[in-house]
Amino acid sequence: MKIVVLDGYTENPGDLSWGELEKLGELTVYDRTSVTDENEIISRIGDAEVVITNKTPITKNIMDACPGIKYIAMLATGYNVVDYVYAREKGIPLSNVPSYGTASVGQFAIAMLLELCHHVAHHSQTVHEGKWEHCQDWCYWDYPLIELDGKTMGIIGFGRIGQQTGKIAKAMGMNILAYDNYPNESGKEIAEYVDLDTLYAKSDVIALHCPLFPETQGIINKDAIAKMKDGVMILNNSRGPLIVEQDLADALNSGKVSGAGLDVVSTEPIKGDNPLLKAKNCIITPHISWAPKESRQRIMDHTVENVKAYLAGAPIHVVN
Ligand SMILES: NC(=O)c1ccc[n+]([C@@H]2O[C@H](COP(=O)([O-])OP(=O)(O)OC[C@H]3O[C@@H](n4cnc5c(N)ncnc54)[C@H](O)[C@@H]3O)[C@@H](O)[C@H]2O)c1
Ligand SMILES: O=C(O)[C@H](O)CO
Repeated sequence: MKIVVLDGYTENPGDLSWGELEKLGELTVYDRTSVTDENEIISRIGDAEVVITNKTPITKNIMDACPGIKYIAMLATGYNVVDYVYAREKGIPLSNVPSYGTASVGQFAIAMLLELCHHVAHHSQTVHEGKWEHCQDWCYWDYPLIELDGKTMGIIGFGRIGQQTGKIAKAMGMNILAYDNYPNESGKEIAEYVDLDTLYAKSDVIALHCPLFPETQGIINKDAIAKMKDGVMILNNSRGPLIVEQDLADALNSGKVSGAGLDVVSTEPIKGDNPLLKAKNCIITPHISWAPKESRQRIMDHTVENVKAYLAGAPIHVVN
């Protein structure tokens, strides 16, 4: 039984082992595969039964061209790169890895928020460049510094990661509002569930933690931004296409949005002409919330469990 990993490098750049997966079949691991050249993806999958991907897309065409595919496993929580509806129609189960990164991704959302509030990296860099040494005063700051205690965070998508972010923000004294189409009891202990318009109107910080679905694509656009408080801060370490980037760039440049922390953008790697690259007070990191070794080890372990469960005839963590 052939297993192919299409884009293994970011999961395992050399500090983990594919050994347990190797025990389950004839394993081929590609470090990276083109995300645009379907012929390359098709030829690499060949007649493999199990396809494992992180960000390499698996489209309808690819599934039709590779009839050997019987199971797809994500090296990720988000599964928007796979045509999961078509996979279901073809009887191909798709599993993701839930929970592996709840702690890291929540922590990263807060790291971006704290950077917006204090600009720690900027202040350290300017000190190293000599600005403090030559300062007339005993201290200086180059941006307004922001205290979070008593402010309100609105979280869109209040699942595992959203609730983790909410817990940390609450521990810093923030009031938490949440919007989710499936409110649950653990969420109610952290946040008040509200409708989207209320969340937009009342939040000082808005964090995106919902999956990328057709209905969430572009959820943050100029109309949504117009409903937000002046000076709101926006965090996104879920998926780039949740935001209409030109609309956010315009709002950052006008000051309507006072800052953004983004770990994801619409096209990754980022394109040089992405308007957010030149927008005011916009922190952008290269999709690394998930990447601490602890989290990637959990992806490896849970992927092995996912493939074992498929081989035993009872796939787990199926999302389609
Ligand atoms: N940047 C990274 O490195 C990184 C890492 C892991 C996950 N992610 C992203 O984070 C997302 C969330 O992960 P999670 O573990 O919290 O998933 P989860 O399934 O536990 O939570 C997602 C929540 O979003 C809600 N939701 C679905 N559709 C919605 C809608 N239309 N409006 C509002 N809420 C909606 C769901 O009901 C659920 O509660 C993933 O889908 C992925 O895109 C990013
Ligand atoms: O969805 C995820 O788990 C992250 O984007 C890493 O792939």
